Amino acid sequence: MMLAAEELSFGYRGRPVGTGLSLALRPGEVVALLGPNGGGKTTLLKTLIGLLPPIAGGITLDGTAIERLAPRERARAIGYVPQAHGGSFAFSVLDAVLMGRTAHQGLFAAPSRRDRAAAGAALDRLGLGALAARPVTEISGGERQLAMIARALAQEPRLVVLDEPTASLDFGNQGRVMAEIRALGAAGLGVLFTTHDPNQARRFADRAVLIRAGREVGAGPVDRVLTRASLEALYGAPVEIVGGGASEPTAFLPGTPAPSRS
Ligand SMILES: Nc1ncnc2c1ncn2[C@@H]1O[C@H](COP(=O)(O)OP(=O)(O)OP(=O)(O)O)[C@@H](O)[C@H]1O
Repeated sequence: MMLAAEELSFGYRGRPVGTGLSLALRPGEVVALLGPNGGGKTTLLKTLIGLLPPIAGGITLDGTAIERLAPRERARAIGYVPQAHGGSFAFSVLDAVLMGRTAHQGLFAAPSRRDRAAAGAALDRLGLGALAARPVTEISGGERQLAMIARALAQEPRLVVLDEPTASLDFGNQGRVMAEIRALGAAGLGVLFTTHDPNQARRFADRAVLIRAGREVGAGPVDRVLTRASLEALYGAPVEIVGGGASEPTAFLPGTPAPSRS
C-alpha cells in the first residue's frame, strides 16, 4: 500500500502551515520526518492520515483519494500514534490496546477471540504483558507511549504513522521501540515517524524528509540527506559531528562543545 501526497498545502482554518509538499511512503520503507519545533511536522502527519483536510493538493492511498475512503477503511490501512499526552480515562492497558481493533469490529460488537489475540500479541511485542490489567492512568508516561504503539499495532495496519514515538522513553525503551519500528518496515509496512534526533533517523530510517516552516528543504536516503551542513541549516544552530573513522559510527551532537574542564 502506498501513501502519496502531491503539492500539498496544509494547516488550520485561517492558518496555513506548509505548502508545496510532495511525499510518498512505500511498503517496507521507514521514513523519518525532521524539522524545528513548530515547523509543521504534526500538522503534516494529521493531514496525511486524513484527520485534517488539505488546503490544496491531494493525498492518495494506492491511487484512491483519501477523502473518498470511509474513516473505517482509512483506520484499517493506517495506524496512527499521536504525540504522548497525559490525561486519559482509566481504561486498562488491555482495553486501550483493544480499541485499536475498532476498525475491524462490527458496531457495538464485543471483541472477538481474534481481536483479543491481536491485542495480546501487540502487548507482548512491546513487553507490556504484565501491565495488561493496570489502568492507563496508573502507568508511567513511557509505558503509556508503548501502550499507544501497541494499540496501533493491534490494528494490524499496512502503514504506521508515529509522532515522536520515543519522546518520553528511557534509553533502553528508545532502542526497543526503534527496533520495533525497523521490524515493521522489514515486515513490509510503510512507516513514517517524526523525531528530533537525527542520529535516530540515521540509524533506523531508510529515508529522511526535512521540513522547515512547512516547506521541504531536503529529502532522500539518510546518509545523503543528514549531514552537518543540512542539519545546521535545518535548525539554524551549530551541530558537531563525532566519530566517522573507517569502522567508527558517526554521530551528530547539537551545539558547540563546552570549553575544556581540566
Ligand atoms: N490546532 C491548531 N490550530 C492552529 N494552529 C496550530 C494548531 N496546532 C498547531 N498550530 C500551529 O501550526 C504550526 C505547526 O505546528 P506543528 O505542531 O505541526 O509543528 P511541529 O513541527 O510538529 O512542532 P514540534 O516539533 O514542536 O512538535 C505552529 O505554528 C503551531 O503553532
